[in-house]
Amino acid sequence: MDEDRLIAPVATREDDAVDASLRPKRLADYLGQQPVKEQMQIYIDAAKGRSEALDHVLIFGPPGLGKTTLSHVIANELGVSLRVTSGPVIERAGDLAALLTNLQPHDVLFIDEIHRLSPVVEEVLYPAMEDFQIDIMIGEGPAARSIKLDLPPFTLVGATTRAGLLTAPLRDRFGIVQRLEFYSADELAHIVKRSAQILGIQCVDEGAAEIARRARGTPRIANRLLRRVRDYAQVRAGGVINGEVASAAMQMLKVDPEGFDDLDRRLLHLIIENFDGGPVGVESLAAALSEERGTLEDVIEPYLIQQGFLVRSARGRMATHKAYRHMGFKPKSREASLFDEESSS
Ligand SMILES: Nc1ncnc2c1ncn2[C@@H]1O[C@H](COP(=O)(O)OP(=O)(O)OP(=O)(O)O)[C@@H](O)[C@H]1O
Ligand SMILES: [Mg+2]
Repeated sequence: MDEDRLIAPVATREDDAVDASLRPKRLADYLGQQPVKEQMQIYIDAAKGRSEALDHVLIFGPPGLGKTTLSHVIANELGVSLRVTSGPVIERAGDLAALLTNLQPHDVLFIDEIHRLSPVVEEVLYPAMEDFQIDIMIGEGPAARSIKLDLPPFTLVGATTRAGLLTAPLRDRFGIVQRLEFYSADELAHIVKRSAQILGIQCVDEGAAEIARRARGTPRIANRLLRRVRDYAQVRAGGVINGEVASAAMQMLKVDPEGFDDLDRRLLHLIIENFDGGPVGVESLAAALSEERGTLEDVIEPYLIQQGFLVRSARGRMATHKAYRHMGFKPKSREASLFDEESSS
């Protein structure tokens, strides 16, 4: 996928560098996601009140919505240490055993991209999660024997972009499952203002609102747009971000009023022009766009679907009325309008 895509929800190296300073550390600073926050506050308080480890937590949602951030917040609120790793990094069962046996009681182990654990490693995780025990092999050949090790009670926090990617046995072992939703423009405006304050950027309400509106419901994109708009404001507008400056900057950056970039527009254009509005299979779309199917499904589609530009049916993807209008086409088929939220209600 294009590394330079300004509104890609996937983290760039520059994002990672500033993430540390912008990442909220407490639940109170974790803006939006109200239902998730409310529930987590209760679970955390209850676990602390009983002096127990928090139940295992699975967090899922599209890239950049705050899964990693939430795992840090959970550990901070619990007042315990956080160990961070990820599915593809844990190659052997022994790697996981080493991580687990080094935890202190009630610590949080965060496994990012948990759907990418190898089956062998996953097997080790089951008894660890359920009974705080692992079986490890000592020695080799005929002398090899398996011994049981007790683990300190700990909390596993797993993150994945789609819950459907997890095996059923793994999913079942999480007592708490949280799904992150796209943020509203209001929530994102708050996040932009908070980030501007931390980074020492002058950004008035209208400027924050303008950035928020085009950030695809995603805090990571909001923060990235803020940095690019700041550059523009610094060189062209004396450093202050107001609505006009933000709007002009984003026009220069080719981020349209819906927050779509070239790739989103190419996708919608393709479905409308080349596939007659759909339905068209995801494989055909991926091939035509030279993108990976996973990128299309995890990164590009979710926001277009949530905003009602695209529908996912058993027969494939279809462009809605809203998509036709946004792309400057006249809505064509009656079928597309069946799926159009605005005209069906
Ligand atoms: N609720 C929030 N309030 C304020 N800022 C947030 C919130 N959620 C995320 N952010 C900001 O967005 C950035 C990206 O979030 P994060 O890295 O947690 O996303 P993610 O879901 O883990 O993404 P990925 O799937 O790519 O790992 C964070 O560095 C943080 O600054
Ligand atoms: Mg993450």
